[in-house]
Parts: sequence; structure tokens; C-alpha cells
Amino acid sequence: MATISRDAKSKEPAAKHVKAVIRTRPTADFAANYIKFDSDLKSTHIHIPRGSDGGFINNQQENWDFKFDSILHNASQEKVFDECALGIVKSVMDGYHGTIMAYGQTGAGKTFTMFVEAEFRTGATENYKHRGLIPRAISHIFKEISERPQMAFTARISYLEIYNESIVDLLISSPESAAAAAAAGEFHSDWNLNVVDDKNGMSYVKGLTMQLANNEEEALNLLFEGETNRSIAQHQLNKISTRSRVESTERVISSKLNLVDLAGSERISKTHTQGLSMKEAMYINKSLTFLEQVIIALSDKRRDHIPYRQSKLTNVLRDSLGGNCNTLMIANIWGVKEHIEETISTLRFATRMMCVANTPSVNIQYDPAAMIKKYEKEIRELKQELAMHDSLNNRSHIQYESFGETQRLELSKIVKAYLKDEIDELEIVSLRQVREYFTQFKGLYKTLEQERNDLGAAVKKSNASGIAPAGGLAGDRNLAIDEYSAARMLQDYDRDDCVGETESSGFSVGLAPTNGKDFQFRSNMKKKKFINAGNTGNAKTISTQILHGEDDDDVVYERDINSPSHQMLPALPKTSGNSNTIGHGKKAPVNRADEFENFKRGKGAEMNRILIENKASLKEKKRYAISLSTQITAHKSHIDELKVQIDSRRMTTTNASNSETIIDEEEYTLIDRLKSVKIAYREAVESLKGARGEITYIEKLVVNVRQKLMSEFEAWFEGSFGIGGGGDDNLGGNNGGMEDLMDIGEKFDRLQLEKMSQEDPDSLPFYNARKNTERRMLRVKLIILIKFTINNLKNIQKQQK
Ligand SMILES: Nc1ncnc2c1ncn2[C@@H]1O[C@H](COP(=O)(O)OP(=O)(O)OP(=O)(O)O)[C@@H](O)[C@H]1O
Repeated sequence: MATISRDAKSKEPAAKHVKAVIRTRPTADFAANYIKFDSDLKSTHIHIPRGSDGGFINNQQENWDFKFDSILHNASQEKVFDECALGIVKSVMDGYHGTIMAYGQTGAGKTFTMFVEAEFRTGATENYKHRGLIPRAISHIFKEISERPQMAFTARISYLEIYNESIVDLLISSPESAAAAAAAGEFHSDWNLNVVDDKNGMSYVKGLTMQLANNEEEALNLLFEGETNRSIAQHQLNKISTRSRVESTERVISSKLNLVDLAGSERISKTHTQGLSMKEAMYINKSLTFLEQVIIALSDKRRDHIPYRQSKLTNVLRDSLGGNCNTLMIANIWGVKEHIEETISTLRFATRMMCVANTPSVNIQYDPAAMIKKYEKEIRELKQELAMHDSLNNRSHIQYESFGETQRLELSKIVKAYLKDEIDELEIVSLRQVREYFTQFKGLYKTLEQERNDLGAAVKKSNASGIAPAGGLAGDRNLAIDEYSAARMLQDYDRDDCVGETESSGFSVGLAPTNGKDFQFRSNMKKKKFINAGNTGNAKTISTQILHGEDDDDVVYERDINSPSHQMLPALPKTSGNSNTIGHGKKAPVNRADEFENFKRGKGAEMNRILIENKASLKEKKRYAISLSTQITAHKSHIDELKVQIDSRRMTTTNASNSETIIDEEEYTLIDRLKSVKIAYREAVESLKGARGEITYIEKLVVNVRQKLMSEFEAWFEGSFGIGGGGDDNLGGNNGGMEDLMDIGEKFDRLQLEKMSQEDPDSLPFYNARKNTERRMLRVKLIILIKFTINNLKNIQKQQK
């Protein structure tokens, strides 16, 4: 990962090539005879003997060799994230833009890699541990934020899809209208957004919603909300999502992370198998062709025009391709024999991608208002530190603020008393006070000088006239002494060594030497003191939000598992009995609950297993959260107790006359203990936050899997027994199974929707989403965009040193 100092400061940003990583979809039919990976896990060799029954390939060529940054063969989601995304996500936190895009043919695993299979397809990927790069990146980002307390972060999320060359904002309230309009090719400024340039020449989508995400949970909510909106919209669109922005003081580092799930890359001839309309297929095909054209243009050094503006997709991705960005392409391949042609084509495209050079650099902006805020905060913190430092060094009474009139008068009295020898020493406590002394001496000196001049003039005059001056020259001996002392004092102060040595701790105000001639530091305070300026040690407010009573949910989930008929099934009327025979010789079930149990043991077994697994991990997480919550409560009451003890100790040791707090050993021990309990408290709160994020995530998965299980059951049930399970042959005798039913098309959809709206109107969106997925439109899919503005002045300064 490049460092800030190197790229931001010392020289021009270094050019980097787009990285390409190959990921294979695990399959039992892997064409190992044709596809070989070298042991370096970077090179692949494809050999298709001419004349083999795989004559589907250009029969002039038998061998293909490719080299990539890495090949992830049958790799886990965790490994893919660690090897591909982690570096880029971290560099985003340091101010670099990052893009990760998944490319490959339909079914090769792009969505699996990027997302979490939120489209309710196969249950297996809905498991938490199978979550893809996007939720992992979000999680990592917020973890990094929590580990960088010296920086201020603002994370904003946006989520969009590109469909038929329309950009649809998935975080607006009515994405379905947007998608409908997009599908109809209509233009509407609210949802057909445009890509424009900002003042730095960077592209952005004008009008795109940027929602604030304060934590992982909120970011995931937006992600799921966008996914849900997309499902409701019933269209497979290009998506751009999550954008987080982090802002703070004098330097604002702004970076974004694009996570892109591209369309299936197969050629248009294949699209008919996907149930895709020709218009959609053409748009998608065009979109990817333009992407390819851009990549070709970028890899050709002689080309000076890059056709980014030909399509929304390339325009949105402009910065990521040949711009200021760390870009990685994950080329997903499905290494079975029948897809070898698509595999070669994907590998070719990924190789071309690697020829694209980018110039990533830290994105720094300056914000004067934020700078002032930062300085104010720093000053506040330094003052607190100083106060603490003073109190630990028996240096109370120190004032760092400007002196007011009353204080100046006081000081002037002290100076006069000193000059008149009424006091022997001046107590020096701060630089500001020393300056004030100087001002006083200077003032007195000037007054005396003026008086002396006046007197001299008067004496001269009186000598000339023989009249004594009013008051007489010798009449005010004190003033004369004052004048002398002041002059001597000023001389002494002009000497370098008079102010005092620097303290060993590095505190720069300095103490007067105890053997100083005129100024002696009076160390008459033996006890440790705190300035009464609030809690200088632990100034930060600690959040006390605690998770309680989460166990209730567990009870519900338990019931779900044990009694699905109560929790998971809509309250349909039961059918009349075992012996009812319907149109095609199928038996009506006794009731849906029994059939549901059968379904869970048979066709829905895998889904049910995942549901149970997810619930178990949800339960475990909740238990963990509750134990954290208990710890937090215990820490909190411990903190309160210690505070009470400290307060009462303080009451007994406070000197009422000067309102200083004197700390004795016992109070010190209490404060020390308080500090460690607060640390433990904060740690528990942080862990709880993390656990809550995971809980939310898993809860969503549980809901999704549960809905999926139920819907599959419904479909199976209707396919097997007819609507309502009572042999109602509404489908004209063609209700022979789920696959067949799907082919009936609109008639079936209409009947099913009617039925669902009667039984459970809330489930309509889910059914719509499911239908949408089952039709398997070819997609130009997901782009996730995470944008950061990071306040890390301290870091930058450190690194630049
Ligand atoms: N690495 C993997 N491990 C386990 N299952 C996988 C993996 N990759 C893909 N799959 C499974 O293969 C199927 C197709 O994957 P996926 O939907 O992600 O493909 P895709 O490339 O996004 O296709 P499309 O372009 O249609 O969206 C899914 O059922 C998915 O769960």
C-alpha cells in the first residue's frame, strides 16, 4: 500500500496497473483436462486439442496462456476478502480511492463474491460466514474508524443501479417508479441521474442520495434497504451503493470505494436463455462493449481519447479506469467444459484490464472552517493537559487566559509591594504571568521616567526661578526606589538565564531557578492539587447505550424452529382431509403444517439447515451481547460507586477558601481505579457495538432465509397439491410442478399474487422479488461506492516527518 507521504507530498503519484485476480466457482465438473493452474497460483494454461468434441473454440488455436496477480481456486469468501479487498479498503482509509469490480459470465459467482446473495436465491450463501466483499468491507471500514480515534470520519452511503442506460437511485423512497420508468426508457430527472464532473475533474452522479451511516449497522441497513428496493423494483439494474464520507479539520482527506458487480459477460446470442428481452440484452451488451472499448483504449498508449462518455457505466467508473484509483478486477470463471469459451473470453478481458495504468494519490482538500474547529479542539485539549500537568507539579493558581482588569490591578499591587521591599519574592507560575509582570514593570518604569523628566524640568525651572518644585524631588523617595528597582528588575529580566530552566518534562513555560537573584520560585504547596476545572483526565463522554432484553427474540426464534406452523406459515384454511384427490391424481395434504414439516425434511432440507444454523449463530451472538451488556452495567455501577467515593473524599480534602482540591493517596488510588474501570467499560461498549452490528446482519439473513424457505414451500405446495391444497385446478390442468408453473408465465403470476394479497399482503414484495430472481434476467449489476473524507492531519504530519 502506498504511503501518504510518498504520493501526497514528495513527488508525482506513481502509476499503478489495475490488478486482476481470477476466482473460480467451485464445481465438481471442473474441466481439469483443459484448464491448468501453475503452482505459483498466478499463471494458467488452457489447452483444447483441435478436433476434440470441444470444437466450440476457434479451431486454429489450441493453447492459451495467461498470467494474473493471483488465482483463487476454490477459495473461501474470507480468503478472497483478505487477499483482494483488504489492502484496497485500508488504502481507502488512508485517502486513496479504490475500486473492486467483479466480472465474468452469468453464474460464475460475481454476486456471490461481492454481496451476500441477498436476492433470495440459494440458501447456502445467505449464511453469515458466506457474506461477500461488500458487507465485509463495510465492517472493516467501521472497525478501522473505531481504531483511529484521533480522526473524525463521516461515512455516507449511496446505492444505484444502471438499467437501460438509466441511473436509478436505490436509496430514494420510490425506486419502483424509477425502475419502471427506466424499463420503459422514460426519462425523469429524479431517477434518471446524470454523471457530471466536479471542479477537480472527478466524475460523480449528480443528485444521487448520500445517506449518512454512523456505524456498521446503519451502513448495512442502507445496503439491505437498497437491495430490498431493487427487488421491489422488479428489475435487475446496475447498482451503485454505499458511500461514506469522513470530514474534519485543516486537511480533509476524501476517498471513495467503488464495489462493482458487473453484468454477465456472455454474448448476446446466449441471452435468450436468460429470459431477457432483446432491448435489455442490447443495453447490457452495449454497456459491457463500451467498457471493453474503454479498456482497449486505455491499454493503447497511442490513444489520447478514451470514450468514457459513451455509456453511463464507463462514465461512472471513469476515475477507476485510468484515473486516480487503486483498481482491482476479480474475474469470476466457471471452469466447466461447456463454459470454456466464456472462461477464455473472461481471462482475455482480465489480461487486458491489467494493461490499464492508474495513478492513485491521496485526495486532500482544505477546509478553513474545519481547520478552525480542529485548532479549537486541540487548544481545549492542550489546556486540559496543561491543567493536569500543573496540578501534578504543584503548580496551581496558574492562569493561561488573558488577565482581566482586576487581576492586573492585583499584579500591579504585588509589583509595587516588591519594589518597595514589602515582599521578598515574586511567585512565578506561568509565562503569561511573567509577561504581565514585565508589562507592569514597564508601565511603572515609564511613569517614573515621565515623572522624573517632569521633575527634572520643574527643578531646572525652579533653579532658574529659585522656587522648589511641588512635592520636592526628594519628597517621594519610595518612587525613586521603585524606579531603581524596576530598572534593575528589567535588566535582570533581559538576561536569558533569569526566567528559569526548562522543566525536565519538557514543559516550556519554565520555572525560575530557586537560587535566582530577584525571583525565587516559591514552592510552598506540598500536596498535589487539581485545578477545579472539571474532569481534566477523562473528558470524553462515554456512551451509556446498553443492549437489554434481547433474549425475547431468542424465545421467538426458538418457537420458530420448533413450531413453524405457528410462526412461519400464513393462516390458511386447512384442507378437509387426507383422502381428497385433486385433478391430476395428487393427494391433498392433511394440512400445510404437516406438509411443511415434510418439505423441511426433503426439498427444503438445505435451506432449513441454514436457517437453523443462522438462528443458532444469532442466538450465540445475542448471548454474547447480553453478557457484554451485563458487564457494561456492572462497570457502570462500579464507575458510579467510585465517583461517589471520590466526591466524598474530595469534600473532606477541599480547601473552601481557595476552592482547590487536594488529592491524597487514597483519592489517587480511587482515581486510578476509576480510570481502569472506564477503560474496561469502553472496551465492553465497543465490543457490544460490534456484536450488535453482527446481530442486525444475521437477523436480516434469518428473515431472508425464512422467507425464502416459506416461499419455496408455498411454490412446492401449490405445484404438488394445487392452490390452497384442495385440488383447485385454477391453472387449467397444467400445475405439474414448480418448473412447469414458471413457464405458465403471467397467468400463474397473477393467480399467485391474488392469492398472496389475500393471505398476507406484506409478503407481496418478497414474492415480486422472488419472481424477479427466478426469471434470471441477465444483469449489469452492482456498483458499491464508499466515499471517505478523513481527518488525519496528525497522521499525515507524522508520516511527512
Ligand atoms: N465461490 C462459490 N462458492 C459457493 N457457491 C458459489 C460460488 N460462486 C458461485 N456460487 C454459486 O453459484 C451460483 C451463481 O453465482 P452468482 O449468482 O454469484 O453468479 P453471478 O456471476 O453473479 O451470476 P449473474 O450474472 O447471473 O448474477 C449461486 O448459486 C452461487 O451461490
